[in-house]
Amino acid sequence: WDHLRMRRQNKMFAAAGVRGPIQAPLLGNAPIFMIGESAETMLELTKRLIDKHGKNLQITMFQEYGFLTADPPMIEAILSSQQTITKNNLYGLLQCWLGTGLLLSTGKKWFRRRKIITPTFHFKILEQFVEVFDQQSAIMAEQLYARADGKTVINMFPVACLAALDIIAETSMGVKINAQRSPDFPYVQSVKVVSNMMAERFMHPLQRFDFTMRLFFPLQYRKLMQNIKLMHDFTDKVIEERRHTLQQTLPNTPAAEEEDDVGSKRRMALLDVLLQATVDGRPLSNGDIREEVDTFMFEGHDTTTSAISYTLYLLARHPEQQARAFQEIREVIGDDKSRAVTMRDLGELKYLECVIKESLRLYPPVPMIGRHLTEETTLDGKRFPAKTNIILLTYHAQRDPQYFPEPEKFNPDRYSPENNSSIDVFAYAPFSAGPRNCIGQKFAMLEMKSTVSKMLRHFELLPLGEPVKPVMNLILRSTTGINLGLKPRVY
Ligand code: HEM
Repeated sequence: WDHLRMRRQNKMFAAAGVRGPIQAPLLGNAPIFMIGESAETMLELTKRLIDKHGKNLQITMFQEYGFLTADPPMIEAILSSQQTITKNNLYGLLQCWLGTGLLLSTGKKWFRRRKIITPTFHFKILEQFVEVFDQQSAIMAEQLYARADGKTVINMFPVACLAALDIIAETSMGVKINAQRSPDFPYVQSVKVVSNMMAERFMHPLQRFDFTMRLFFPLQYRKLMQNIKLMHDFTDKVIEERRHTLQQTLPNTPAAEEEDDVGSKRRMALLDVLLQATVDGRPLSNGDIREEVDTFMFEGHDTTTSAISYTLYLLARHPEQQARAFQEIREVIGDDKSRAVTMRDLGELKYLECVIKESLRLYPPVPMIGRHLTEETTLDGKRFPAKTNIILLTYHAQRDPQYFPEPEKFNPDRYSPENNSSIDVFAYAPFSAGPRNCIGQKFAMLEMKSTVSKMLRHFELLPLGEPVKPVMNLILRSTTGINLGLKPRVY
């Protein structure tokens, strides 16, 4: 039966003109990925496959169908459709931490949650977060002075990661976890341990399923579960406390206007918006809220860490663009290094925005996006079998010379007002696109502008250390670190 199904499905791919490497009986294309390849070579391997077989690729792993695409019209067909919102099976391994929060849910649940969560990222809410971005990036800069001697090689990834964790905890849960000042705080440790273990699970076939991981890596599995429990307990406690506080406050006072004990305005966290939300007249339960808060904690820190580190790295290696970005910052924010930035300042940093966009093109924190076809579906005029696992190779689409001339070149002017309209939104989709795009996109852009501008106000970025070797490890990291040097900026 399986054999017949495979034959029928193979025919469907052939009729659609989608080709791929020759399949071995039973194993399909699995040997290609297992022999001589590793997580580190995945981006190069997929590039070679595209060069050989085309931008639409059929890859079969054992009995599972895979369809990989780096073709913008096909990416558009997949991302624009409401029918293709179910995630690829690979995302399942995040479920033990994130439950079926927004990133992983599907069908009606996803639709309802997306509707409730969208207002959470309203302009008025984001505006209050600018202060958090500013304060936490100031701590990052302050701590880096000790290493800013113009000689020391600094791997920005772990540094930016702690700042990003502080930011996302304070904005999503309303708590200061002081990751930068006390990196040993148990919750911080657990987020780091679990994020790293998830990245490893993603790449290791025997760790991918709970039962195989429990069987072959029992100690690792136990460690993973213990750390997840610690994080869940922490989030539960915060939710209970915030619910209690919210119930105590005057019903007519908008939370954003409240004052705390010391008379300063109390900031509204993303969690507070969720606590006040109702679905069909009923509030969300603590369990419902926890999966969303955990999803923010995950989606909202590793991604921005990767983006901030790569942007600083690129600026360190492109002095001309660095000088231009700094000049703009000086014109908008002025010469007082201690002045806090405002939402308005960030809006005026137009060139910096182009720099960040270009960095997200070359080094997208989410280099691939996955989907799963639950039924036979026609996409861009081609018919695909049910149960196909789809991978959108956005990393490669964003380096396609047909869409981006001189694709390897760092050129922020691609996004200048004159050029911007010629960018194809499905060839360039670092935040995904369509109904299931990144809900935190504006939040992320403000955070990145805030941290990168803070770094440029304090330091000259120098091209020190080994060049990056991008690797897809849940998000885009680099096997060699994301290195640079720093020198205090005098002006
Ligand atoms: C540079 C930073 C970021 C990048 C590049 C990024 C990228 C993405 C991408 C590509 C997706 C689609 C994933 C998919 O379809 O499988 C996504 C979804 C999502 N992102 Fe982001 N993200 C960033 C920052 C953030 C932040 C800061 C938050 C929260 C505060 C966030 C929350 C989410 C959520 C909740 C989803 C799921 C949306 C849904 O399925 O409806 N992201 N992000």
